Amino acid sequence: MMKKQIAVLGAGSWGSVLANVLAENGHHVQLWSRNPDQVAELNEHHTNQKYLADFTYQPALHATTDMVAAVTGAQVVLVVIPTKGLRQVSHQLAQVLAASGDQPVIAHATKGLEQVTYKRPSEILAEEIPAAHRQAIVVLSGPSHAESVAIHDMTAVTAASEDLASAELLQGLFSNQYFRVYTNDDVIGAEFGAALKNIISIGAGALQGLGYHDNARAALITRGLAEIRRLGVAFGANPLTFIGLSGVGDLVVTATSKNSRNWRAGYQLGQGKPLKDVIEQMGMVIEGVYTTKAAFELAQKRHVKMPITEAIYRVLYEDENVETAIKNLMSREVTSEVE
Ligand SMILES: NC(=O)C1=CN([C@@H]2O[C@H](COP(=O)(O)OP(=O)(O)OC[C@H]3O[C@@H](n4cnc5c(N)ncnc54)[C@H](OP(=O)(O)O)[C@@H]3O)[C@@H](O)[C@H]2O)C=CC1
Ligand SMILES: O=C(CO)COP(=O)(O)O
Repeated sequence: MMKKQIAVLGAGSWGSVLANVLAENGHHVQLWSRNPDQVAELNEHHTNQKYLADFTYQPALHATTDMVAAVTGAQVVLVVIPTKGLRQVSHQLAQVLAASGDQPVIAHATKGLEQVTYKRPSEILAEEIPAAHRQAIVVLSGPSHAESVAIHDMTAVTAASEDLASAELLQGLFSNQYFRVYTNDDVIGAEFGAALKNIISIGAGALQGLGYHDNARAALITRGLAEIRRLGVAFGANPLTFIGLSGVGDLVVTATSKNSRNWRAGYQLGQGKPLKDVIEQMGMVIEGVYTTKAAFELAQKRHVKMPITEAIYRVLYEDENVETAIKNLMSREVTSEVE
């Protein structure tokens, strides 16, 4: 494939590693961060100690705090900012694009739902960046811990877009011997799968922190997937997406791995650590904490049953004891597995 000019916005663990994959693939990549010290560290030492300790990035990867310089001329802008900051960064990006007249494909790898509006990341991007200043929006999602991608663990993800050509563009930019990208046209399913698996991952960590075993984890993952699919389908997702990479794939990796910040947060909660301390000490985003609130409220509004999400909501936001929440889940009226 022809080498492209790409801007990656957000230099946390995921943004920086995705930028590195693109640089390894020979593309011209500018990585934007708001933090000048981090930019200097990336450019001078090719490291990013706060977010990915002991990893050396491609020397060709260039970091900058100047969004105009990063984005101008880019054919693709990949936004990898936590959900909480996505609207603000998208707004800033829209102003840069309006001034430059460029119309890049916009991709994102953010996993969450916005507080209060319950919007998905692609909806936020579409609202903030007028269609006149961009091409289609593509979601990059799937089972992919930054730490594993950095060491070239074999990884498969989904590029979802309503515009197949744009999904295929992302597929071509990223795919290599260790990183394989599939396309999908179901943006809604890909984004609901990505956001909601973090809630179940917190639950899986909590179970392990409390000393539960394999059966408990398998039950949580399976019934978790049932409620993820239920909410996604209520909003028009294709049910098949939930048995794909951005559904069960991502759920499995995050609910079974110590690399997952959501799992680690749940584990610490299960061991009795207060949420405030867990958040403070993680130093990286735990998207599931915020998505739990948004998903709980959204499910109530739409009358969709999400008992696991509700249990985790009560633990995170109503101080319910984790063990009590699990007992309550197990003592609900028994029901049929398939609706
Ligand atoms: N880590 C992973 O393995 C994966 C993460 N994801 C998803 O990717 C998204 C980003 O995660 P990740 O990179 O891990 O997060 P991190 O917490 O590692 O990093 C977040 C980055 O975003 C920047 N940022 C946050 N808010 C703003 C803002 N308002 N303006 C400018 N920059 C901002 C931070 O800058 P600063 O340092 O200045 O605060 C930091 O560079 C999340 O939605 C996550 O769920 C998806 C797949 C894998
Ligand atoms: O989404 C991820 C892996 O696919 C990352 O999950 P965590 O945010 O829990 O680390």
